[in-house]
Amino acid sequence: MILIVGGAGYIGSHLVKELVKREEVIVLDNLSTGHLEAVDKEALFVKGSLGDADILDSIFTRFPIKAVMHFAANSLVGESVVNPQKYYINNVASTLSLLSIMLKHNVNKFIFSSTAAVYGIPGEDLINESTATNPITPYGKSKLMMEQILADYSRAYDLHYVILRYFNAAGACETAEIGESHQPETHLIPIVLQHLLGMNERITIFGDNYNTTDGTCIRDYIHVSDLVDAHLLALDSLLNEKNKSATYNVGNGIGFSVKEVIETSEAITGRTANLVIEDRREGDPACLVASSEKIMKELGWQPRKNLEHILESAWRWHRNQNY
Ligand SMILES: NC(=O)c1ccc[n+]([C@@H]2O[C@H](COP(=O)([O-])OP(=O)(O)OC[C@H]3O[C@@H](n4cnc5c(N)ncnc54)[C@H](O)[C@@H]3O)[C@@H](O)[C@H]2O)c1
Ligand SMILES: O=c1ccn([C@@H]2O[C@H](COP(=O)(O)OP(=O)(O)O[C@H]3O[C@H](CO)[C@@H](O)[C@H](O)[C@H]3O)[C@@H](O)[C@H]2O)c(=O)[nH]1
Repeated sequence: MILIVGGAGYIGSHLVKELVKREEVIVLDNLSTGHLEAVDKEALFVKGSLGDADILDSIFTRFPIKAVMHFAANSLVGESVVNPQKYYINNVASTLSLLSIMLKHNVNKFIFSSTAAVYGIPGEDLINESTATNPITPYGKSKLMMEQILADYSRAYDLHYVILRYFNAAGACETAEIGESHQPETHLIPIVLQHLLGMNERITIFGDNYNTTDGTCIRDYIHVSDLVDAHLLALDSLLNEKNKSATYNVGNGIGFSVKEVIETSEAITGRTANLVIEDRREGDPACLVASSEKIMKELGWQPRKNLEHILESAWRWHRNQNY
């Protein structure tokens, strides 16, 4: 049985939907940002917090957990700057509590959701895993702290991990049953598509004076199902291979500016957006694009979806929502 912490959230629920086809799955989630209806019915669901040692202890006592995938976190770059306490408590302190219970129960395989935000403002155009980490926000720092703690734990204890540094997750599952749903929504792609469906009068572009091709920020958007594939391969490698701990970037390797995302969305939906340019958002680096060569080479991962696929799948899902 595999424990998925944060499995009711956007990326976690997509992973659970696939994983139930090959493993028994138990989800722990406090539903702070996730949705119970997004959790596949084949999975066992426990409502609770990853900082609650009693709940975790009872899960590890009652179920034969082989590995843990940890998606639960607070993950808004801007919010972390104004409320760092929330980020260090949930993303670091509560995660340490989860690791303690795992060690107590001799569960030693861990897959951790990290982020491109650990690189801060990178000095190079294409970021690989050796690019210096220098996070500029409490969110990015909280994730890097956990990465460093995992490295120390695995040196000292019998603990093996795969850290996946996702770039910008986007898109929805092919059947449009689940998708990205946050309240409030802060991510670019859902905001753009919701606007094109009639929500909110305009889209705000946070800064058009960056040192990029059109002045707006460039990001590497990766389809959520490609992220799911990366997790399944990481799990296989921990369960079946040599228990080698590793850290991988997971991105498409192609950057799109905010304006390009909006233009492509307009082309796909046949609708026109109202735009307004405002000041830069605090904590936003100009450009984040991944080299994912390492996970391709070591785990055989390959991204299958480009920006059009991402936007088409997200559009199918958003059109089914009652906005
Ligand atoms: N969305 C992205 O673009 C992106 C990019 C890089 C990294 N990540 C990381 O991936 C992970 C998943 O992101 P997401 O976009 O699916 O976020 P999400 O907010 O949709 O999902 C997080 C889930 O964790 C749950 N949760 C939060 N704190 C909890 C706690 N203390 N106890 C139990 N459950 C708790 C929430 O209820 C939610 O269901 C996060 O760790 C995030 O930092 C996301
Ligand atoms: O209304 C909006 C929303 C976003 N943006 C811009 O769009 C880009 C993407 O922003 P967003 O979708 O909020 O994602 P990021 O801030 O890049 O962060 C995401 O991607 C990171 C990895 O790169 C993860 O660590 C974070 O958890 C995840 O929120 C940024 O330049 C934003 O300034 C706008 O211009 N207007």
